[in-house]
Amino acid sequence: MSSSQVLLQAIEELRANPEQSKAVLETGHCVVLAGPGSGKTKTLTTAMARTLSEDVVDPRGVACITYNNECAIELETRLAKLGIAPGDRAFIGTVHSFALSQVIAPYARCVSIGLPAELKIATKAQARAAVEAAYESAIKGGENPHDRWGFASEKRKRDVDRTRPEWLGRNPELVTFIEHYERELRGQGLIDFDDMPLLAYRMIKENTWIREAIWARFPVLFVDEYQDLGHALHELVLLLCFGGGIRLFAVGDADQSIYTFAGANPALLESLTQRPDVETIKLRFNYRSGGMLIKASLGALGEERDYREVAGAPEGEISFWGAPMGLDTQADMIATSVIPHLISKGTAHGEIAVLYRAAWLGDKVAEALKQAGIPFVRTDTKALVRRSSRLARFIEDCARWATGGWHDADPPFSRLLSQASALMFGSHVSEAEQDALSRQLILFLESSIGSPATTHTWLQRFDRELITPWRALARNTEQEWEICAEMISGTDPTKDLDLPLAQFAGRADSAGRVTLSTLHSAKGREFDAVIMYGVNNGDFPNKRDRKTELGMREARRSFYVGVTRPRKELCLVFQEHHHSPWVQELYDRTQRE
Ligand SMILES: Nc1ncnc2c1ncn2[C@@H]1O[C@H](COP(=O)(O)OP(=O)(O)OP(=O)(O)O)[C@@H](O)[C@H]1O
Repeated sequence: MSSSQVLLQAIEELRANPEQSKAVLETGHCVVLAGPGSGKTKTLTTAMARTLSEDVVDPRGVACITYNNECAIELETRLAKLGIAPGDRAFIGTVHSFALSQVIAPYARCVSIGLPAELKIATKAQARAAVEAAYESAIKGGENPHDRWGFASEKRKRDVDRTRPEWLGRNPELVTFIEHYERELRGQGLIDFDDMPLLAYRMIKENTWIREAIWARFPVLFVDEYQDLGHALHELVLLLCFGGGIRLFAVGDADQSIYTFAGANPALLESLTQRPDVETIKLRFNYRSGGMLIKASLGALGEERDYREVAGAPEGEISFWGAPMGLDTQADMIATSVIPHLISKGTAHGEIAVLYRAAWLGDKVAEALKQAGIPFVRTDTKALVRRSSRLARFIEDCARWATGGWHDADPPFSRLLSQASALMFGSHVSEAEQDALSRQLILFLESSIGSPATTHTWLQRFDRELITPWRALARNTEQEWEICAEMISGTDPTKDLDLPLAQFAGRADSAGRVTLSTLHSAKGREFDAVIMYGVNNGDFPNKRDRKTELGMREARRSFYVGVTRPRKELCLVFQEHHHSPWVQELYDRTQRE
């Protein structure tokens, strides 16, 4: 099908929903507000495809910013189905990668912002050392420097514009701490992660020509998950879109904001909708879940919303599983009763997810599933292949190619090569560089075909033969090259963690396996059945949440995110007679009508 046919079909799919259709055809600033499963991302990707095809003339393009790499990879996958690949006409990435690759890297040399020509990104250890040195020179107190840095870092992310009175007016001691810290880094030619949007903001604000250059390249800016993006992105949007002529298309849901600890503020999204120059469109239909699940989710949120199921959609089911004891017994119950119950009803392993608050809880579920012989894949921070890492996914794809993929081009070598090239050089690569890379890669991959190596030894070779030489040459400063070393220790044979290479290939996708995920990593995803693990009184909310009103609200929203992931069935697992008060509210809400 040609790309214009694909686009027509995508627009046609939304025709029955007038709000989605209106948003897709919008040509002014537009904010789409909607609940879970309402098709926000589908609307955004369709609007992006239409804009590229009809409103923006080649070589101009559009930029699409989202919260983290995982969301960016998900968006790329969805956009690929509409015939859009990241490249010169479409930037798809995080606010940090936008700041670095579209503002700092091309223009820092042309302005006086105090950055060295060859800047590098500080490692965690370098950033920690800079905090300690800055504390010593600026504060000279007797407390743990990192505790105090927590407050400084919060201020740094919140007070983006340092020319405003609140920068010096609110807590000047922290200002000195921040300035000393940044001086420490700059002295070594370094910037840190939080520097990226801050520096980009300053460069754009102080140099109107940079704003114009960005507008010339990207006359339209798309933002997904706006509620999670925080002050730096918001200030960039105000500058670029309402002060620089770029058109804004943003989607979000303040109820799903679960990153306030990292500087997000759901009120920023709301503030956009108050502007007279922004068209706000609300979507009401939930295409994911039936009426019963929607009611349950409103009980989980503790608020009323006008969300409706699509006519004729099955109601969905909810079941409550009380285990006699604590977390271990609940994990056993999942392995021996809840999953077998779902399987007996015809749900496939790959369509089941177990969700929990923190990765250490995932260890308990993983252990119980291992004992019961249930195949699973972790997508939390203990995942062997991190869904948020392009390098990890590339390594996994190479394993798939070497263990049979070479035979039927799944994945094709050309895709591996372009992944490697993007990892190494970003979007600009010379023919000579591409040739050298291609030779290195094929040599390594061919020698892997039919090799008896286990994952551990194969990864060690990958690290030695590819990562080490690439790391020395890479122009792309964003990659976390340590990911490969992390995977090597994650397959340590002395800890019984090693596995055959064929089994390793395909670890990030859940085909045939139950997904184990934190609530944060489950954001934006959907499954037929979702098991929420450990929804106990004392855990949901826990002691820390109860300390502040903000903490309580954030915890409740993360509970809501979990409850809104299933298409068909939600299973809540807790300690008998000790369930979370929110489970009770959820139950009461489903009984009310
Ligand atoms: N108009 C539509 N007709 C049919 N299906 C739709 C429509 N819009 C969205 N969907 C489907 O609904 C599901 C949810 O869509 P999507 O992921 O875009 O929602 P979302 O609002 O971004 O969800 P969330 O905020 O929960 O992540 C997807 O399976 C999508 O294909």
